[in-house]
Amino acid sequence: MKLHDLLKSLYLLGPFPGGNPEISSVENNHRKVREGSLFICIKGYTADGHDFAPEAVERGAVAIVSERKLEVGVPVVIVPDTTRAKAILADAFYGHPSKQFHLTGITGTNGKTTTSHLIERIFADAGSKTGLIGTMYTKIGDVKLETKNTTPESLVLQKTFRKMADSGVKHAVMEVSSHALDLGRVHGTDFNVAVFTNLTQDHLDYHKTMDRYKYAKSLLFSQLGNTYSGTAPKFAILNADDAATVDFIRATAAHVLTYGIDKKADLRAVDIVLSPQGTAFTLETAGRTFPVKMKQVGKFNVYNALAAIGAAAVSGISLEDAIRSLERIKGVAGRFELVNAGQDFTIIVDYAHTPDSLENVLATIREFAEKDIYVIAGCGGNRDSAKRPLMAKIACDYATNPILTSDNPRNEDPIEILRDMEKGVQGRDYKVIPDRKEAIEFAVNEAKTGDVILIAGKGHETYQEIKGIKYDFDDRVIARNAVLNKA
Ligand SMILES: CC(=O)N[C@H]1[C@@H](OP(=O)(O)OP(=O)(O)OC[C@H]2O[C@@H](n3ccc(=O)[nH]c3=O)[C@H](O)[C@@H]2O)O[C@H](CO)[C@@H](O)[C@@H]1O[C@H](C)C(=O)N[C@@H](C)C(=O)N[C@H](CCC(=O)O)C(=O)O
Ligand SMILES: Nc1ncnc2c1ncn2[C@@H]1O[C@H](COP(=O)(O)OP(=O)(O)OP(=O)(O)O)[C@@H](O)[C@H]1O
Ligand SMILES: N[C@H](CCC[C@H](N)C(=O)O)C(=O)O
Ligand SMILES: [Mg+2]
Repeated sequence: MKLHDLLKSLYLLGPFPGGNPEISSVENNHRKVREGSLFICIKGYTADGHDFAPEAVERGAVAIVSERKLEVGVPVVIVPDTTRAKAILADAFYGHPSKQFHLTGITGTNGKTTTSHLIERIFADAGSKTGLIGTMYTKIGDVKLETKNTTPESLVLQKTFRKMADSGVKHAVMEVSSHALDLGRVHGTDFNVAVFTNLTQDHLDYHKTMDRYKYAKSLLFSQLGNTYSGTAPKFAILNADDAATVDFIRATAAHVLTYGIDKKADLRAVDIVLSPQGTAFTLETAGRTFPVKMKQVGKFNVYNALAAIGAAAVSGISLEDAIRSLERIKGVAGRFELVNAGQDFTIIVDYAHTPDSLENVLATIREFAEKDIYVIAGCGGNRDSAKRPLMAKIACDYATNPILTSDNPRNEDPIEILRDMEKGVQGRDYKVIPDRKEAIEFAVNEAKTGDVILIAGKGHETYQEIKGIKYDFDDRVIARNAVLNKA
């Protein structure tokens, strides 16, 4: 593609810079630049891409997009915001791929990964080739690719969309994090359906206030488009029981479908019966009722199921088919995942790493537990420190045997993180075991017949990140080995 053709997508007011080279790739990391690349300079949190423009040209960049004047011997396009320009150029360079399939985006503090997997399964069962982008991986059909972020930055995202379109994906589902919305990673992406799960405290290190966090989430709905814009109608699927939904309804011009349990909603679950083996409820919608019996455990999973049914229903899948698919799903890795190595107590590994998710999971366990509840909980380093005392308090409020430990300390001192947690549990009865493996082994060795151990926070993760290094670490493997080694 010629530079000038690509630049048309930016609707620049001034003249194009001299020279109209062929653009072979668009890059924002100078190390990926090759002959014919367009290099976009991004001022990030830790580095300034403008500093790498000369090296990018040495490596073969034939044009630069910049926020300021640069003398580097190739055409330089100046724009007010290179991050925004990058998303628009990425969409144009890869041929507007998100318009070539049906795309559902999911935002919310908790439940994005779970709900995206439910929706993907419903579409796959309906016979479509599917794509999925999220915390655990990117998936195109059955092929899994590694991901760095829950929502990739715009160049990676649009390139992934291109691969999906080229491989015949008909329905794609992706998690849209609040960071991604705030950093414009999904500008230029054409969503058909946008789903909201819930809003509770997390990521205040980044957003600073809950209002700004909510505003970031609202962007998915305000940017969705009109009731009929682009290639198809647009739908917002919103949780009626969450206070933020009122704001999101006002923010969106798309069709709105609500779901919920406590408040009136277009899709409502009533007569919920929880059990350790699964959950049954009746779906009420438009004067009709449907029985649902799923294997997922806990009231919070009823919300995820309703959101998935809503997303499927507005995308042409019958309620009966959506429910049938949901009922077949066994579970999502690392979400309320049972570890069974022949022990006579229950071990659950769960990705609860926010106050709300930890409370939901522990409340669910409390519903059924007849004996002691051990919880092993930690908090990640370089992340919202305000959630630390809250999570420790929840651990102590719900478990008989709370054990505070490390999650991914990243670049923080694990002991300092634990001190922050302990501020929430002064005078309470708990144990601190900073080494996560030792904490798991301790609980397994102590547990008696009928007890429950919840290992919270890392779910599917197969590493522990300490000072920039990722060490092999899998809660499920460690728990299993601890059981096998138990005297
Ligand atoms: C705060 C944040 O989101 N930061 C993202 C941002 O990094 P940054 O601003 O620090 O980038 P930088 O390192 O300063 O580099 C600036 C520019 O210089 C370029 N550069 C830099 C160095 C060099 O040698 N050459 C070069 O060209 C870089 O390619 C970049 O274009 O841009 C990077 C690349 O696009 C992202 O990977 C990075 O995410 C980091 C890894 C991150 O941890 N983000 C988390 C907070 C996040 O986004 N989390 C959410 C979800 C959480 C949830 O699920 O709840 C997510 O979506 O994953
Ligand atoms: N609808 C829900 N409401 C509250 N908590 C939930 C809900 N669904 C799942 N959870 C809890 O939150 C944890 C994380 O779930 P999930 O991975 O689906 O969320 P996520 O939004 O993708 O998280 P992340 O932002 O880290 O990617 C689960 O392990 C469970 O404990
Ligand atoms: N997407 C979340 C995941 C947190 C998982 C937890 N294990 C931690 O490391 O804090 C984040 O990056 O904040
Ligand atoms: Mg996720």
